[in-house]
Amino acid sequence: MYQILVADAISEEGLYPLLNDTNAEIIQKKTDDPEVDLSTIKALLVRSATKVTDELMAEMPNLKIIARAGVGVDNIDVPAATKRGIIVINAPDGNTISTAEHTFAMMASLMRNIPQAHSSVKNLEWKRNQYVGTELFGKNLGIVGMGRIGSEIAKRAKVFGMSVLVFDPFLTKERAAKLGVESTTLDEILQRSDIITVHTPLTPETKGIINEEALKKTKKGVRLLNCARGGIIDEQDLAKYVANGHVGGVALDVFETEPPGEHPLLKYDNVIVTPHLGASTKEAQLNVATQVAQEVRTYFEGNPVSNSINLPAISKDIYEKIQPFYQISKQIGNILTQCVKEGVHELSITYSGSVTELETAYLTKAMLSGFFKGRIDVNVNEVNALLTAKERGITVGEKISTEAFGYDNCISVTAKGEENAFTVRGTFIDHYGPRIVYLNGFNIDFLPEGNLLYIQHMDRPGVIGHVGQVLGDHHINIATMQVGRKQAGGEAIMVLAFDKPLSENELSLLNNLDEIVSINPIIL
Ligand SMILES: NC(=O)c1ccc[n+]([C@@H]2O[C@H](COP(=O)([O-])OP(=O)(O)OC[C@H]3O[C@@H](n4cnc5c(N)ncnc54)[C@H](O)[C@@H]3O)[C@@H](O)[C@H]2O)c1
Ligand SMILES: O=C(O)CC[C@@H](O)C(=O)O
Repeated sequence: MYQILVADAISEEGLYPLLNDTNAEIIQKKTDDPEVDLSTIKALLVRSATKVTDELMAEMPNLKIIARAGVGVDNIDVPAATKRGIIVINAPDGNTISTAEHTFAMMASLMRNIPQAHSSVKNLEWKRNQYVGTELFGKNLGIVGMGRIGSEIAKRAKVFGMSVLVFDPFLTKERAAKLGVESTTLDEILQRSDIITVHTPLTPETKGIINEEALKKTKKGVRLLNCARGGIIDEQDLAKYVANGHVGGVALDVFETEPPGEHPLLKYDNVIVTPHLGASTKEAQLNVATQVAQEVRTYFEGNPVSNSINLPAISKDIYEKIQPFYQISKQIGNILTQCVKEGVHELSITYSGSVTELETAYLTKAMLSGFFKGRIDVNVNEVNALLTAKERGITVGEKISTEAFGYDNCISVTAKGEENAFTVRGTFIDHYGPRIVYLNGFNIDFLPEGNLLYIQHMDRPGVIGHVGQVLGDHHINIATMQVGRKQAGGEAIMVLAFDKPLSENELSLLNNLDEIVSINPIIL
């Protein structure tokens, strides 16, 4: 018998797979309800209201699985759960359609002043001239983030006769062509769109992706929507641009702090809002509840789950043997995703040396989880890695080779984009640890950890001194520095490690040095 605590409002009908399980006892109460004995709970089901903190998990020593009936797991301390060996699962696609439809409803409402006109009529007014709207037909819609929800919005926008421009670093040309959208840069979207809607996860890269600098580039009168996560559009900067009349209208379903309370944007008539209702339909709630309920049941039946966010589905024994290679595979994937700025359509992995005796398929999945990290809202792990790559149109190839480049073992991964290919090779050396030994055509040797800076430069006397000078002037301590080159006087690279990431200003000063070809921070 296992006890399941359903702590948030989750569709009862969707819980059927668990209600139907004679081994399961369902308790529908808040986590702080004095009647709940947290110590005996084995599964916790939540939406976004319950904050699943490390402290809460500490009170639940028997907790095996946390299920989020929805996509975002921002209310769950996933690293803490992983550390405690608790599996976290979500329902990644059950509310896609509802959220896309809600975004579309917000867009239409915004263009036709529906909420404002509605309130006006309810106040016994009849101001037909005040609420003249704008058609969607023929307008340019810019979509930032072309995953599940972004793609559904694009389909609907095309039916409405809109031209769809999209920006998503993961989107390949083939997929864009299939969806009939124009894949372009963020700048183009800012400059050409009449309406911009964001559908990325909230990551360090996407936080404030639409900020003052971006707003400056938009058309006067542009409409902006955020039905993804608060903070993707910087709220303070947005308020400035609504106040000065540059932004013609805003629709928000999500806020940096929810509920937003007294918020500067709320006082404007052309800002329309909903209280995080994207997924609030009967259908979406039934879908997400059914998905997680089925997964929890599957887990307690001893079978692997398919939407696990944090844990590998292999035995502890194998896990221990494979662990060092697992880490380096993940780091290689993550280095690739931070270095390759274009859409990737192929990832080929070559294993050589002693690593070939292990379950390399598992390592391939670990590499993919590193590759997708920070890019998409679903944390990709070994369970869902291949499916995610397939969904994103990325071909994954794996082969075994005898060429280990002089190392006992070697994992080499090449990412192919539209224009370029980028290869990273790593190895694990006993008593020494993981090393990256090859980066984009250059032999090198560095520890893949912490705050790194990968610099491509010309091999000229003084270049290291110039870099050192800029960093020294800013009191930045270089923890380690490795250099690599192909031939004297030609192209070269250096990889530096710091105790903390460099600021935009420091990066730009380095980038402005004569000998520097490009700089690329890598945070692992
Ligand atoms: N309002 C709601 O109730 C509600 C409901 C469901 C999902 N959401 C949110 O909507 C968002 C999208 O969800 P989804 O299911 O489509 O996720 P998804 O993972 O399928 O898609 C996200 C897309 O964003 C892209 N992306 C990542 N970083 C980017 C960047 N820097 N620039 C441009 N694109 C980038 C990814 O490549 C991916 O294609 C998430 O933030 C999710 O939490 C909100
Ligand atoms: O209504 C909810 O549970 C929030 C849904 C949404 O933000 C998600 O991440 O799935």
